[in-house]
Amino acid sequence: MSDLRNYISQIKKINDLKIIKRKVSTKFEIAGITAKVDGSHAVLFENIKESNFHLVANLVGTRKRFALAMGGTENNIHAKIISAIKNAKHPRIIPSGQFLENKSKNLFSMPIVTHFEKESGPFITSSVAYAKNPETGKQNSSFHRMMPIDKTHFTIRMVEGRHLHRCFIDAKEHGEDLKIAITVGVHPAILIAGAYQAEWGQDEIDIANSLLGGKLTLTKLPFSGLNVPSGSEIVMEGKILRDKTHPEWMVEMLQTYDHKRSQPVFELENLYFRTNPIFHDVLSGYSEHRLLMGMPIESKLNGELKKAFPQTLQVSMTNGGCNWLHAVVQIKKKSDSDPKKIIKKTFASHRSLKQVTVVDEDIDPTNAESVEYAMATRFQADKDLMILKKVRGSSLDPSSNQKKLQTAKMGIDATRPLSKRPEGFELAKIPKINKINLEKYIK
Ligand SMILES: C/C(=C\C(=O)O)CCOP(=O)(O)O
Repeated sequence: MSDLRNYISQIKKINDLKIIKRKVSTKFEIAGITAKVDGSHAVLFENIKESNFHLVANLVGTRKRFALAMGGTENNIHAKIISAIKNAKHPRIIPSGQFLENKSKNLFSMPIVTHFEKESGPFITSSVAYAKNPETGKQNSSFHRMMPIDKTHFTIRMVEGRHLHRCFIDAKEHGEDLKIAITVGVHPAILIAGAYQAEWGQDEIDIANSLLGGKLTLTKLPFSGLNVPSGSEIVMEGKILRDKTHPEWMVEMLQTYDHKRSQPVFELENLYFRTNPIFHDVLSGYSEHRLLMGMPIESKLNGELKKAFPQTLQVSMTNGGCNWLHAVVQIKKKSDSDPKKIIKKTFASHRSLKQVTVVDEDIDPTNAESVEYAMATRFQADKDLMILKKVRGSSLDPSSNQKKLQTAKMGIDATRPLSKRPEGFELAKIPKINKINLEKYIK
């Protein structure tokens, strides 16, 4: 129940998967087809020109399939993630991972996709990396894109200060390479947990196990000693070299090109895969990527804000803000000082945020027009605007100082001032309008 094949069977049953038998190329063609089905069904490519592997894309590209991956519905996504974080439980370890069925030393046996015209090369975009936290001895799991350099080397992009990067810096300071494992083609619950930024020392795989009802099992790898999901389609193990970097740049969640970065190099020791393996590709900046990265953080924001400020009704990471940079917080305001405190807390809970808008309970935080209406009618820039300068922001935003990771942030209090007459903000209603049937009046 806890591997990619189980999930593929589930979405097949509800007619949410299309199988493509026509021969396709990893060079732009798979990316083009995935972009065209964005927002609708998943696709399974069974005939790939450059590889014998099958490839699935747009796997959890809708809220419906995202929720299904956690055994939930579109309405309880936040609750499911928050509960899984609270009830995280370590998976059982078993000796026999199915991925041990086949072995290779050539990473080009995988159908690694070239997505966009100006990227530095093809990228694996669904790769989850596992490493040992040097302080707690527990494992960490997190998403990292990887670009092949040759048969046994990849670049691996690590955001500075994030947990895998901290593990790598620690190894480097001790004059060592960092042993890691990487999986591609796992149950999407593992991806959802891998995208969540848990506390330092908490293993995201325990959250995945909770999302999977305690049914996840792990298998220990011979070279790294790390434990990875037993049902993974593809597993790589090796080390991130302490003294080697290589240039790379790719399209990010914002659908723009990242700048050229020198990133560390991963050296492959073993590549394992199941018989008839299924590779998973995530198209950067499109729905699946935005849902996978944005939803766990949106859930975290909902959990933390509602706990600290019970007047919070809902937090939405907006589509226009790439589901990463902008949030709207809907509250039932008790005091005029609430919004500014809430803005500060929201920024503190997700440091990549650049804009936070607070609105009243009659404004839909997921609807950009409704939020703009609140700004037009309830906001005065000289007192309701909060500007933070030169603070840590997202590495993704091209308008910021990406070298120093510094940005300006804006908090907007678009709530009704309690001191003003309430009728001034009330949406006017026409009595008995629902009883009027236009057909009786206009023939
Ligand atoms: C969401 C990120 C990358 C991507 O999937 O494109 C990582 C960005 O992290 P920041 O902390 O906002 O730099």
